[in-house]
Amino acid sequence: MSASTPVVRLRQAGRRFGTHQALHQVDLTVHIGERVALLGASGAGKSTLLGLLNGSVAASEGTVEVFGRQFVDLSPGDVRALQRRIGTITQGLDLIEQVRVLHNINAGRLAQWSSPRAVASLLWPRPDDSVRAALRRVGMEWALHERTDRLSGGERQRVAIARLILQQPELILADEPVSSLDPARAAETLELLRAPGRDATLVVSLHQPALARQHCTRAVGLRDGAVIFDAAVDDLTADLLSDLYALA
Ligand SMILES: Nc1ncnc2c1ncn2[C@@H]1O[C@H](COP(=O)(O)OP(=O)(O)OP(=O)(O)O)[C@@H](O)[C@H]1O
Repeated sequence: MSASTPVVRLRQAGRRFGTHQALHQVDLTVHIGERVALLGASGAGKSTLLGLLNGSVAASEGTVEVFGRQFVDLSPGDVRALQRRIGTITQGLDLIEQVRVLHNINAGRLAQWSSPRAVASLLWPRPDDSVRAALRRVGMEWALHERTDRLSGGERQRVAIARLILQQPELILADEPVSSLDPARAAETLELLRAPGRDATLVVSLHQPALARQHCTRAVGLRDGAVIFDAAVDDLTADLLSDLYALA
């Protein structure tokens, strides 16, 4: 991959679930360091698009390239190698509830370790400096040995981001990471999503256009599975947004 290869390139990408076309004819190119907000009403296709980008959802039509590679062309080992470069925060956060925070944070780098080391870390987790640093970055160092299910929603969200910081992904995909947070926490969380590195590329689905304006460089509007605008956040107008959220 050369320096100018886009991080993401979708050409006429589509996804059908049965007879329902959840995404159709999506063209999207994202370059390194961009922060792209996906906007659109419920059911518009935002999660499906994020799924195409991390390989958890296969395209029914068109092509999906991430770091210049297409998931469909890769062996399972190469798919995992590609996915290690991608950090995903899902709506459910994917934390293991009944274990200590340390376990969940370590999960951010299991894929980088040999199998014996990964198993040892699950049985006898030991915090090292990078674990403490990741938790400190999100203001949660005190929670290292807390049980995950005793934390508040906002605290759990920060643990998920600390795990991402440890993974050091080049591409971060976040699916409505702030939908259940108050405005101050939402702004703080979006700031933290930049923590893994200023060069990291972010694609984040959001329900609040104001947050896209503050924290992203670009906004892509999805309606009924199609891209209806792709604009710099400064060019987001009331007209574009009212088309996006208008009831059919
Ligand atoms: N696994 C699936 N099986 C069947 N239909 C699906 C599946 N995943 C998504 N869909 C459908 O595809 C459409 C797009 O869903 P998607 O979850 O991508 O929307 P979204 O914009 O992320 O919505 P929300 O903002 O509510 O999370 C919806 O009509 C949804 O019901």
